[in-house]
Amino acid sequence: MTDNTAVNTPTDGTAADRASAAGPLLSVEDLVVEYATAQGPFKAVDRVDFEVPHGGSLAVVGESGCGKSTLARALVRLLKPVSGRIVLDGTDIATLPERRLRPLRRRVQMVFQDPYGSLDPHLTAQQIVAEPLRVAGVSDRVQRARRAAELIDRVGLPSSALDRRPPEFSGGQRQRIGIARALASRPDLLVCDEATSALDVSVQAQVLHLLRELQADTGIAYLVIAHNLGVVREISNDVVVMRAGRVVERGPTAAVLASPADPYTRALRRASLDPTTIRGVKPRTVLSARAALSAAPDASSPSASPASSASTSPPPAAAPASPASPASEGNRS
Ligand SMILES: Nc1ncnc2c1ncn2[C@@H]1O[C@H](COP(=O)(O)OP(=O)(O)OP(=O)(O)O)[C@@H](O)[C@H]1O
Repeated sequence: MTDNTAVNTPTDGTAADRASAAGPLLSVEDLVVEYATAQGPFKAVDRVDFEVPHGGSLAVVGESGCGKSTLARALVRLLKPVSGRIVLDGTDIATLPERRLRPLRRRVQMVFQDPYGSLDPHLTAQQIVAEPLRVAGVSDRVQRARRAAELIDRVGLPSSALDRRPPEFSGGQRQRIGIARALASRPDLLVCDEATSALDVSVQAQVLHLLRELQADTGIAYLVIAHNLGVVREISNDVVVMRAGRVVERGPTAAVLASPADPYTRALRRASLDPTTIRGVKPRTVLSARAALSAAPDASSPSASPASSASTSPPPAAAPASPASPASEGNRS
């Protein structure tokens, strides 16, 4: 996502400012995404449609392999759809050439699942969060650093986090950094691809709490990919249920979870809604995460093992042209 001026220009406004535009923020129509396989083209997303209103929150759920991540990657144009439309605020970006897509990329950002692979372990938190600004053409280093510091603070991390590197953070703290990075370009829509699924339940609750706060503050819209209906219940207004690439059920989250019409949704509900999931876990405050990090700067670091795997993964900043700012979670914060 690379729109320069938008990043730090006061007149750019927030997502909430722009929310008055007529029509949905995102409209997906008859979307088909295929992979080329030895057996021929495989339809991973098959004529999917839904809308995300400005400032709204839509969850996409389904079991492993149903096409959720493929859909998410198509929405941020990491994958090019075979057919269908992805209309972002009136512009169909499904097949837009890169040159014309570039200014729009910053408007849709992505938060990834993998807490260890999505942040470059060699960069400081400040550098990670500032990177999208550099890509977006903000040439003033001081300005980038200042904005990164603001964002680090906004996601509940102390200023001492700025100079530390991903291996020194817990999974939940890493996910906060990833969210800060995703927010750097002031997107209208955040696509969260299983963004909390690698976290402990209590840390999931904290991150969901943060996402809700951010939405209340900025009017940002979410498209939340999840397999756990407990997460869906906490974060989304509406839900679509996918099976084998297709939408099998949709509606307001509360209604779908209360009485799912599709047998598949019922099975999914049995599998993922249990008393140990998110509900009932009182999220600790954002401040508590900040305090924890300040109090024991290194104690929460999971650096031992997973950190090394992070170093072998492509740095998140590796997709600067994409809408994505990989962020991830991990363990305890
Ligand atoms: N690069 C690829 N080439 C061929 N098939 C693929 C590729 N990536 C994914 N698939 C297939 O596409 C389908 C959808 O995969 P996708 O990763 O989107 O599912 P998902 O719902 O996100 O699963 P999970 O919850 O496990 O992440 C699966 O059948 C998968 O095997």
